[in-house]
Formats: sequence, C-alpha cells, structure tokens
Amino acid sequence: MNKILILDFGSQYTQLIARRVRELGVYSEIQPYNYPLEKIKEFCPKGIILSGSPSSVLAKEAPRCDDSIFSLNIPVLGICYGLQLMTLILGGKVERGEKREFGSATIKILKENALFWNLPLDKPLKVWMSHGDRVIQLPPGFKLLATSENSPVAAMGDEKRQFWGVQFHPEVVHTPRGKKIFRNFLFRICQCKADWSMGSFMEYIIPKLREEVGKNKVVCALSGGVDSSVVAVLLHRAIGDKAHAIFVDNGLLRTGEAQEVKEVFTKKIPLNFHYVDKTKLFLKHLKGVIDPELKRKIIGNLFIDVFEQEAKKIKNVSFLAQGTLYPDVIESVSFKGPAAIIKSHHNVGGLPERMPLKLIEPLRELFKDEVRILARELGLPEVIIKRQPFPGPGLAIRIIGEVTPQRLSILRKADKIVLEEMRKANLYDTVWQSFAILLPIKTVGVMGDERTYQHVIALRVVESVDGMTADWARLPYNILERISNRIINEVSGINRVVYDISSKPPSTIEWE
Ligand SMILES: Nc1ncnc2c1ncn2[C@@H]1O[C@H](COP(=O)(O)OP(=O)(O)OP(=O)(O)O)[C@@H](O)[C@H]1O
Ligand SMILES: O=c1[nH]c(=O)c2[nH+]cn([C@@H]3O[C@H](COP(=O)(O)O)[C@@H](O)[C@H]3O)c2[nH]1
Ligand SMILES: NC(=O)CC[C@H](N)C(=O)O
Ligand SMILES: [Mg+2]
Repeated sequence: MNKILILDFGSQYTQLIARRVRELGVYSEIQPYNYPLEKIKEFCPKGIILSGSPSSVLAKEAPRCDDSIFSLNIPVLGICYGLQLMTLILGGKVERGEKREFGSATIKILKENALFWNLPLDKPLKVWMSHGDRVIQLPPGFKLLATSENSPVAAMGDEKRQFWGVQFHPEVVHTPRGKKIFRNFLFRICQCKADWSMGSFMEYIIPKLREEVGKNKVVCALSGGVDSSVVAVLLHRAIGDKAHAIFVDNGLLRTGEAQEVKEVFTKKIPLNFHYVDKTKLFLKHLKGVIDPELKRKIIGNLFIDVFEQEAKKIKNVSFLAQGTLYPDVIESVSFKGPAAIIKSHHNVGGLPERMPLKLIEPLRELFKDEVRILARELGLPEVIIKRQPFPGPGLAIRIIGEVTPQRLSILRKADKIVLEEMRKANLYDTVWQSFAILLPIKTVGVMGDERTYQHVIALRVVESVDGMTADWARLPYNILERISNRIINEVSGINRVVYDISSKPPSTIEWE
C-alpha cells in the first residue's frame, strides 16, 4: 500500500491535509513533528508532508522535526510553517514580515514545474494564506516557483532532491485548486498509486484491532450515534464477544433515546450489549454546577468511572474503545502536536489524567462523512447512519445554568418537537444538527389575556460538512413558525422561542 506521512506541527488544518490525501485515494497517517527517524523509516512513506503551525520558526522553542528526514531520499512537501522550517534546515533565511497575510490572496506561478503542473502560468491563482513569517532567501538548490504581493516566496522547489514548499494552504477549500496541487505531489512527484478507499480502511483496521487487543477483552463505549456504533461493529467483527458494548443512560438523553438504542443493538444488530442505568449518579454530581467546562469534566470523569466499574465486572478487560473522531480531538486537545484548546469534548479533554484502561480510538483520524461511508460499508441501518450527531454530555450542555430534572423535562419536550417537525418537513437529513437550548432567563408574555413570566428556548439548526465550521440553516419561515408555535403551546414553562443565527466560527455549534 502507498503511504504518505504527515508530520504535525500543531496546525488546525493538519487533518484536512490527511483528508485531501485520502480523498485522492492514498493512505495517510499523521504523526507528531518529532516522530523518531527509525519509525519513519519503518513506516516507509512514499512522501512526507510538513504541516503548518501556530508557532514561529524564529521562536526559541520552535517545534522541529529530525533534520535527517531530508536525507532519506523521500519527497517532502512543506506547507506554511513546513516551508519555513524546511528553509531554515536546508540553509535559507526566514524573517518576521511587516504585515501578516491572512485570508484570500493571489499568487503568480513563475515557471512550469511538477507541483503546479497543469495550472495556468498566465493567470493569477487564488490561494488562502495565514502567516506572519516569510522566506526571504531560498536554500541552496531551490528555485523560486511562485510569488504573491506579501510573500516574495509563495512557493519553492528543488526538483533534483524533490523538496517542495508552499507558503499558502492548499488543504483548505479557500484554495480552489488545492486538490490539484496535492494530486501533483502524490502522483507526479511521489509516484503514488491510488489504492485506498473506506473499504480498504475496513480491511486495514479489523486485523489491526485484532492484533492490538490480543487475548484481552474490550469495553466499547456505545452511545448509539454513528461513530460509536461503527466502532462497536468493527470490534465485534475483529474479536467477537470479547468486545462488550456498554451503553450508559446518563439521564441526559433525549425522549425515547435509551429505548431506541436498546432495540437496535439487541434486535437489529445484536452485539454483546450492556445497558447501564446511571441517571441518578450523573444528576447528583451535576447539582449546582453552572460552569460549562466543569460540567464537561464532571461528565467525562463519571463516564470513565462507569466504564471502569463495568470492566471490573466483566474481568480481564484492558481496553476502552470510543467513537472519537478528529473534530472532537482537534478542538479539545492538540492532536499529536501543539494546537490551541477550544472546549473539552467529554471523551477527550474531559478524560481524567490517570486512565486505568488503555484507549482504542480507531476513528480518531476520520471525519463524520467518512465514518458514514464506513457505516454503510458495514451494513448499519439507515437510522443510525443518518442520525444527527448528539454530544456525549447530552442535554446538560444545552441547559444553560444548572441541570435539574425539571429543566431536563422542559428541554426534552421542546427537543422532541424540533425533531418531529424537522422530520415531517424532510429537513432532518439535510442539516448537520437541529436542536433546542433552554435559556436561564425569563421574559414576559401574554397567554389567554394573562401575563406570563417564563423561560426562553433557543433553536439551533446548522449546516456543516465536518462540524469544524458551520452555518445556521436558512429554514423556511413556515417551519420556524410551526416549531415556535408548538413549543410555546405544548411545553409549559416556555413563552418565547428565538432562532440562533450565528455561524461557527466565531460561535460554536453547541452553546456550552
Ligand atoms: N451514553 C453513552 N454511553 C456510552 N458511551 C457514550 C455515551 N455517549 C457518548 N459515549 C462515548 O463518547 C463518544 C463520543 O460521543 P459522540 O457523541 O461524539 O459520538 P457518537 O455518539 O458515537 O456519535 P454522534 O456524534 O453521531 O453522536 C462516543 O463515540 C462513545 O464512545
Ligand atoms: O461527543 C461529543 N462530546 C462533546 O463533549 C461534544 N461537544 C460538542 N460536540 C459535538 O461536536 C460538534 C461541534 O460542536 P461545537 O461546535 O459545539 O464544538 C457538534 O456536532 C456537537 O454536537 C460533542 N460531541
Ligand atoms: N500557518 C502557519 O503555518 C503559520 C506559520 C507561522 N506561525 C507564521 O506566522 O508564519
Ligand atoms: Mg453522540
């Protein structure tokens, strides 16, 4: 199998690089920037890509890869920080620019070359830039390939040694011809064959899981969402009944959810399924808690406690499998390099420091749409494949303020109405998520000539491809009207509904 190694210096886009490469049918793996040379040789990549980074190569503690990767006789592509680091290591110069270059820019390709093969020489090329530093002197052996207004070196290459660098980000959608550049790197420069698909991921991951687990047993945290369902089925295929799927009813689920999940995994896809009722435990620990990060940490800790207890009952369990995806990881902790923290997703940043069970996260490098393809290949039912994402901390992070049984009951009723109306209008599958949030403020209303003073429900409906960025859905007014009317009429305690019209970024999808 042809493989590409991506060394991660902490860019928010590293996984997008991996994704672009996989989309082109080549297997890729991300490793931390300081991945040992021996391991790199063992992995035997056809090419190496160096990612961007929030750091500056000019800083004292700037992350640096083993310089010897440039002696392996393997093509290297440096992106942004990667280009700058390559420049320094190979003897060129980088300086802090006067202006930061952030956002859309155009570059001019100066001469025909393998990296930009078949891209127009005479027209400016639209790219996306995000940097403050810039290359001011090429390392020996390199040729200047492109320039932009702010970057004298927008791209460079050493055709003989097959080292290439771009100052812009070909991995983001805002560089429209980015995919073409990756295609050139993979197939012209690295001479890869496109021999990879989600089907081959299955063939690759099942034996790998079998080997990883050995004679041990595994508990698999199963939420009924598409991610963990895929993990549970993969594990079941890999090791059969040595995998125990644990579904925790944390009291923060939606109306009827626990029952539905039970049905699917005992009747439709029978697995070694355990239903654990911990509703009282979670609510007890959330009493009086208002801070969103604290809620997330408490829930994360309780989940682990429960999995540990269940594992003890089963005996000889040494692993915990989870349906963690890439966006869960990138926003909570740095992936395999140094990135910034946004919020602690319960299954990643919310994990306790000391984890007695070793984690297995086979989908950690994938995006939701890739997982859905996998789910189809595995023959999972459509209800699971198409299910909208639902966060592990559940309704707790959709009740702003303290989580109480009474507030949960209000939110459940409102949420049920939202989902019913979205399904009825055939809109459920067309959006990323649609849900209600209970706000802690009260406002004045008038119902049947009486003054009311009650709570507000916010409606959040977003479109997204991968959860990393999102936009609010332009729902038809009549649907908004129906949802609003029904919630105010049917849910006691609510006299006002508002629609959230914020995109991500700068907001996030969930409110906490
Ligand atoms: N109620 C639960 N019981 C057991 N495990 C859970 C529960 N909720 C979440 N988890 C674990 O946390 C992981 C992350 O949850 P997350 O909601 O991101 O994924 P998912 O539930 O598998 O899929 P989806 O994003 O489609 O809801 C899950 O994959 C699962 O391993
Ligand atoms: O399993 C999860 N555990 C969590 O702690 C968590 N927080 C957010 N989400 C889901 O992730 C996506 C992005 O959400 P945000 O824009 O709110 O960060 C959205 O789809 C959210 O529903 C979570 N999923
Ligand atoms: N996106 C990047 O890789 C930026 C690299 C470096 N921090 C700069 O500002 O130039
Ligand atoms: Mg979920």
